[in-house]
Amino acid sequence: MATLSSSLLSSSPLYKSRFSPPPTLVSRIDFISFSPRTTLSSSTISVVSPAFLSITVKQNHRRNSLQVKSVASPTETVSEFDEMVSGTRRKYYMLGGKGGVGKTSCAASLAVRFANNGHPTLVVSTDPAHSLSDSFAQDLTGGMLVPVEGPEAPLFALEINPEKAREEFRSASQMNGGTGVKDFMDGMGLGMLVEQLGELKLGELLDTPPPGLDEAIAISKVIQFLESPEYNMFTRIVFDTAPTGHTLRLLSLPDFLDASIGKILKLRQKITSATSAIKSVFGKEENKPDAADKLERLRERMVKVRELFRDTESTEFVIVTIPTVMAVSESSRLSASLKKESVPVKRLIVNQILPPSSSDCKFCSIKRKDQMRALDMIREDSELSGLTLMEAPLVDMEIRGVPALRFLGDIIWK
Ligand SMILES: Nc1ncnc2c1ncn2[C@@H]1O[C@H](COP(=O)(O)OP(=O)(O)OP(=O)(O)O)[C@@H](O)[C@H]1O
Repeated sequence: MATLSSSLLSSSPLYKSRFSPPPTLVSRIDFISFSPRTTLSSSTISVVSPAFLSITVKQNHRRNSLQVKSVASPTETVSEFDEMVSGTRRKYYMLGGKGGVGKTSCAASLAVRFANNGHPTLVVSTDPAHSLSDSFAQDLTGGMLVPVEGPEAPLFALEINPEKAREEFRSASQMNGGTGVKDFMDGMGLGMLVEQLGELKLGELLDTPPPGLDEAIAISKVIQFLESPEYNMFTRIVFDTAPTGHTLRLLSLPDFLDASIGKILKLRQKITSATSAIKSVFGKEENKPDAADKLERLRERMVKVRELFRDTESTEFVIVTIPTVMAVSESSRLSASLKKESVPVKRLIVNQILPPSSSDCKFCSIKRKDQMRALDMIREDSELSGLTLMEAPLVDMEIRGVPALRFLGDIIWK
């Protein structure tokens, strides 16, 4: 077991050259285990970023390299996992960002980290292209709670099929569409009300759903699940969310759906009180009152989803990005939109940072320079610079299965 001191770190020539004057903020580097015991005086240190160091240790004439995460400048590597893990009140973490940046890996690694810190945890995917099963290397499909093997406290996964959820919603809104009802109401001189219902275009909306609608319905379905007693145990809920554009639209949808469904229900009330004959259409036919009840419940859940997205006490949206100009620009726009929607966002994960190459790999050094520029861009971006930066290296293995997720989680969630 060895501890690196900040003086050892700041004596690294690379560190000095990259940070001139060298930052004085490095206060601690976490413990590193060596087996068998190793003297660190024969080590070399290079700086990947202020948050990462690469250490090469000579041991019995063999060189071993490892990366360690350090606790450096306050805005970049302040250890905040303690805050995320503390308390048994239920908290929701929603991970979002551009496609392929590592949302699923980060979400799954956070879920494993929570579970290993004693929180009964649920990880949810509402993305049509579910990859939780791939990430955990376990079959988690089926749309129901599935236990994940491996972590210390209970960890369950739930993959919601968004299309199936939309079909359920469609059947709940059938009361809007039937021509039988329109003919009947026309006959009663109330066709105008039906036209007003038609104007809401809910049927059309469901035939060609805008991106994000499926996710909105799927999330409302999760909320429905969470209300049942078997879900009471979960103190941490991690959402592996849909990609950026979808997520953004989703955020404004609950308001829209609430307004639409609310209108339908109000119109229905008008119709039922207008004439007892029409009332019988809704009152005596078995399906109609059920449909209205379903709609009412859906509306209530949509309101809950909207509130949940904005609740700073219990919810946090974590942006995941990679160090490229395109991903950083998109993350900046995402952060601005989240702010506009009053969605709480505090942390930004920069994933897949290349470690420095000890070889003369030209491709690697050009790529790393590019990444460093993107990191600088984050520091200078008015939207992103205020967020806590959490950096994760590009590792040389595929992140699959609980042990790999644990490894990644221990690096990111400090
Ligand atoms: N830090 C990392 N080091 C190495 N590989 C990584 C890292 N992060 C993610 N990956 C790999 O990148 C691939 C994409 O990751 P992941 O599925 O988590 O991304 P995603 O953002 O959820 O993608 P999508 O938007 O398609 O759902 C996976 O093969 C994963 O193992």
